[in-house]
Amino acid sequence: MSSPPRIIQPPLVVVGSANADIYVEIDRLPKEGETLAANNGQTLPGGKGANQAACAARLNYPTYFIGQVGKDNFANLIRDSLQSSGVKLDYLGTVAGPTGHAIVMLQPGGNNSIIIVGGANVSWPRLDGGISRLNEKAQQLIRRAGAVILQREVPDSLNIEVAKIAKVSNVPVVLDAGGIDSPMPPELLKNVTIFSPNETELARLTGMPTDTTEEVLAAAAKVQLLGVQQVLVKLGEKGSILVNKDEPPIVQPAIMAPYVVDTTGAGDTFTAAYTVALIEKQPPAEALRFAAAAASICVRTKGAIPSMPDRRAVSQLLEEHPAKEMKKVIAKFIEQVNISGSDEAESPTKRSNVNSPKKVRFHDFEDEQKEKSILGQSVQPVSM
Ligand SMILES: Nc1ncnc2c1ncn2[C@@H]1O[C@H](COP(=O)(O)OP(=O)(O)OP(=O)(O)O)[C@@H](O)[C@H]1O
Repeated sequence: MSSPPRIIQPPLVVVGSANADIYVEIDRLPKEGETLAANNGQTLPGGKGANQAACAARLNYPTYFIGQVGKDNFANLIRDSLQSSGVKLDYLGTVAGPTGHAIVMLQPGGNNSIIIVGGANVSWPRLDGGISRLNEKAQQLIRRAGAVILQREVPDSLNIEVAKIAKVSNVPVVLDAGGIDSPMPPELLKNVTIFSPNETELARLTGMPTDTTEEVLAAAAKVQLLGVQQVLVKLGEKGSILVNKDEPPIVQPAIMAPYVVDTTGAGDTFTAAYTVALIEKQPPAEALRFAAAAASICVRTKGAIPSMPDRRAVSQLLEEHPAKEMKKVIAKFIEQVNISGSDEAESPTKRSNVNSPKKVRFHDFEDEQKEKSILGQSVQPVSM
């Protein structure tokens, strides 16, 4: 009897930054010329690109990381961490100079001051006469990927180049807005499939408020005018909203963690897990739930990469929180949104002449077919 055909999964390709994050705990910042003793210190692997690649690989999805490290010991720290998470490092280059690193000065009361050394993350060769800085093999990898994830800690010109290569091959590109907060190049946005900011990043990009759900929807609609099909907004412990052109937005509340130790890397976990679910062809609402579960586990442990879950842990949490049991949470969310949305003022979403969403879909409940009113829009729970 012949064995069943092997299903080859198209790889996930993360292009981006790898950093050594040097944490120092201090009582206050040093004055000019002063030497200060720290209370504690620790160096951990990080960088949004490396975090996202590690997360996807831990979720047992074949994942490549395209990035650069320098010639120093930080490079070993990053290599070891990515390798032990299962990331394929065939396209991790080594260049002269330092590996990217961040000095994070943790002060009492949660105030952090951070200094970033871009190092290898920003020392990509310049695009010369239109000739790609990625070798042919790396370009081929992008063309055969199931999806590509980008962030903003490497030069925009590299991101644009990768997004364009992916787009002509119909490979979905997910751009996590996190990283350097310089103005977003329109050419980059035009070539991404899903743009994923948090509330602050969305507000900065659009110049619009993002305090209420209706404001988030209006700001996301503005981003869509710049050529992005889908906007996936991360709202911290409030959850996330996926705004897809011509379709009702989908809301996913956070799966609340019983205790929160450290939210570092929650956003990277969410982006990577959502993209993995997307390549696996999970419907968007299921993919959001999968991502929320992965991020919920991430906030329970200190650090970014060390706190990222494996597939088994995510499946277990999803079993503990079946979609139907989230009914109450979602009902509460609707209630909160209705409170925050003003009845007197015309909603910005309705005011804007952009392609504003008409309905908000809530993940999920076969038995709940009644529609509720939200923000003057119609909310339709969807059956999965
Ligand atoms: N306290 C929490 N409990 C459970 N889940 C959480 C909590 N905080 C965040 N999350 C989950 O993580 C997702 C992403 O978090 P967040 O919106 O803070 O991203 P971010 O601002 O990009 O994060 P960061 O830049 O710190 O990595 C949320 O949509 C939510 O699902």
